[in-house]
Amino acid sequence: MSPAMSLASIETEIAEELIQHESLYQKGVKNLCENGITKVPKKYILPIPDRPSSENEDFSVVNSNIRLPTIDFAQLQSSNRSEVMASLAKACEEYGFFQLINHGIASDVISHMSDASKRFFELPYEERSKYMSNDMFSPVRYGTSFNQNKDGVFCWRDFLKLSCNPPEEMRPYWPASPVDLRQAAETYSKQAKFLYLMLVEAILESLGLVNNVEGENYLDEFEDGSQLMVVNHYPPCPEPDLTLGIPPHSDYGFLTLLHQVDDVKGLQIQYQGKWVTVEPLANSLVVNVGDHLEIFSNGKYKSVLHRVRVNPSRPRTSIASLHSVSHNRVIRPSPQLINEANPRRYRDTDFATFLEYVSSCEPKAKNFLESRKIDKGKMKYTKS
Ligand SMILES: O=C(O)CCC(=O)C(=O)O
Ligand SMILES: [Fe+2]
Repeated sequence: MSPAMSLASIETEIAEELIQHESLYQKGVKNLCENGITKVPKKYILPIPDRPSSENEDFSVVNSNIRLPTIDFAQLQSSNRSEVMASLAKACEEYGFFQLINHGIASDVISHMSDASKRFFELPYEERSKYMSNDMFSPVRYGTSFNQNKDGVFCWRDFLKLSCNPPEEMRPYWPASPVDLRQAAETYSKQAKFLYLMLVEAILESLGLVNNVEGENYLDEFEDGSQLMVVNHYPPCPEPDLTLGIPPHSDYGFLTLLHQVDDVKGLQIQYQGKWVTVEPLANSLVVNVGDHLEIFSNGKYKSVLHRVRVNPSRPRTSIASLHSVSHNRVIRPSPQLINEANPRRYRDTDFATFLEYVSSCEPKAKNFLESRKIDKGKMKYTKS
């Protein structure tokens, strides 16, 4: 064989191997681990500055844990709530995150959802893969990484996304197996939605907003808003310092309610320029401000970057319920929060713009929100 020919055949072999592996990666991390890997494949290895253990110029890394501000939902519902309202406002301004206790979702509703979700990821790949879809509007989507059609480096996560609005229409599309998943997800999603609406009411009040400029109750537009439940599954990872479960991102919606199943930690948030780990707190939900609430509050409340680290020995599951206004509504800073001292800081946006953005570029950090910001020099005192 001539040297040129042997080089060509080696190249073909490498290309074939890559293609073979690519189809393996597309099947998700759980499937990869079931194939008995002992090292993280190249596809998942982040460039050195993006690795969770490395320092870079933007963020320094600390291994410290953080106790997020705790908000007692029962107190928020009481007549004597000025103190907890002030804590809520401070948490949304300073951390963009808080732990919600006494939230009213019964523990058996949460444990049923957690349990059924975990059993979904234990199903054979052939069963799970029935729900794979590239359609962002599909009522059910099973997949891996962040955006598996675009990501250059994959992240160490498989997911199941369930659209929840309206629940009666969405439910028949949700996985039929495990048999109790639909029931568990419907009960949990309805209770999460109810809780979300109560929280929005408190948040609007904390911003000094009760009625919108047309005099309508603001809450009306949140009632038939969008809700997406995301079950994240992070298998144990042999080299957790080389990859991430989810890379730094902010959530696009108004509020996210997150349940960390089995108290396995992994969630880290940006706080005072450092990555800090959120300590799971039993019987609480982590609540965070999304991009839409940052825009709506004209920058008063912060949609904060967060990411997920993976664990060398324990699988981790989390259940996020992401809420916002319905997909055809425009999000803009509330006119009542714009004045001469605080000019309009964000452009109007809607879900279609977000989808366009996500599908046209690799989502990195807070890019979408950044794209909606008005340059300082161009900020005007204008309400529309
Ligand atoms: O798994 C977690 O703790 C966080 C998940 C998350 O950030 C998300 O689903 O957007
Ligand atoms: Fe998130």
